[in-house]
Amino acid sequence: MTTKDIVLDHVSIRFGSYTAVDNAHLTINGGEFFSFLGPSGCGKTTMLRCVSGFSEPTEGRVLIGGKDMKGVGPNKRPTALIFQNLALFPLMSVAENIAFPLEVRGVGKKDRRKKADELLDMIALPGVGDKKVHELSGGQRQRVAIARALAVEPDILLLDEPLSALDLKLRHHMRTELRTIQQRVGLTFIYITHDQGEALTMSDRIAVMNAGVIEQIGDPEAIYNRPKTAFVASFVGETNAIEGKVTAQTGELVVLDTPLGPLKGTAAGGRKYKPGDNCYIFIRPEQLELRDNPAGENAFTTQAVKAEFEGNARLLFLGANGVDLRLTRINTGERPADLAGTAVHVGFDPSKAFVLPHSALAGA
Ligand SMILES: Nc1ncnc2c1ncn2[C@@H]1O[C@H](COP(=O)(O)OP(=O)(O)OP(=O)(O)O)[C@@H](O)[C@H]1O
Repeated sequence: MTTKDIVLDHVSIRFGSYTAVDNAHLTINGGEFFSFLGPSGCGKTTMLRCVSGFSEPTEGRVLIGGKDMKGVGPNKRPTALIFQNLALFPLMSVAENIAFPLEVRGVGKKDRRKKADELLDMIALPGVGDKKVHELSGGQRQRVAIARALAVEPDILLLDEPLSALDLKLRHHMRTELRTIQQRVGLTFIYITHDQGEALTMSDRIAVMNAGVIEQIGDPEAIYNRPKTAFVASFVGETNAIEGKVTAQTGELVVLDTPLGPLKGTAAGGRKYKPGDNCYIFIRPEQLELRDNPAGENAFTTQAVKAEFEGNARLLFLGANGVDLRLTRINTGERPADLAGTAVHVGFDPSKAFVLPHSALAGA
């Protein structure tokens, strides 16, 4: 256990009869970049407020560095919080902004400036201390906000959707920046986002939340390639969900009777199914393949509805027997035949598709 470890010990947070966080039980390791990922209203901010000390759990305990935080206010916790709205002071210089929390703590002017300059080096903005905030770009301002949060030398940085006000290109750039800063300072970062791309690219581990419940905790590869619930499979990344009933299972391979005929996939998480169980088979658009004919296992014929060009990839919208599917292909630089309006044969490898019990999908 280090001072940077956080334990959420069976934490539930209720507002009246409404449960915003339901029995969260996990350890975030010191130095980890840990994200809570989930749709709006799933309880991410409520969870973070509990770690920062702005609210207390209704049940359970929050431990930081092994110490129970009950009754310990936000100022007394080794955490610093960064919001989407940075609230930098427009009339102060960049260095004054960064050093402001130190001024509040009575640190002298010279030491404040020294610390601000060190932090500017750390966020790769050396020499801008005397500029005004409005002279910086959005991404630079974001880094200054991080430097200001780091000025008080917290063990844990809590980030609540800090990139959502930035434009797309800058957001992508800042993902790399944030990860680099986190690795440089070696602090625990707890990051909250509804953007799965952000969570996948930056995090060591991700907790996927749905309606107050943590549905899965894992590294980005596990979350994307081995989702444990229908919600995680449908929330993280694009996927095709095909409903069906189990007819047989041999080892990991499960056969489902679906509107597209019998389809075979892999039982996610080593689950065992009985004939008649209602399930989904999930297959990513990039794992669906165009075939020359409908013969063979896991192959069927669909109607191509339309094609979209996305630059790096081509997206094909398919439909058959009331099932809508999406298939993506990498753009090879050559224009393929226009398939819209034609019958196309499609198939997939059973090891690339996973079968999960029927339950709520994201956005459903
Ligand atoms: N002080 C409060 N009183 C009553 N209900 C609250 C309070 N704070 C949050 N909630 C409710 O708890 C649920 C979770 O809210 P929370 O802000 O944690 O969600 P979130 O996942 O962070 O969403 P967003 O991404 O939109 O901020 C919501 O339904 C919200 O309305």
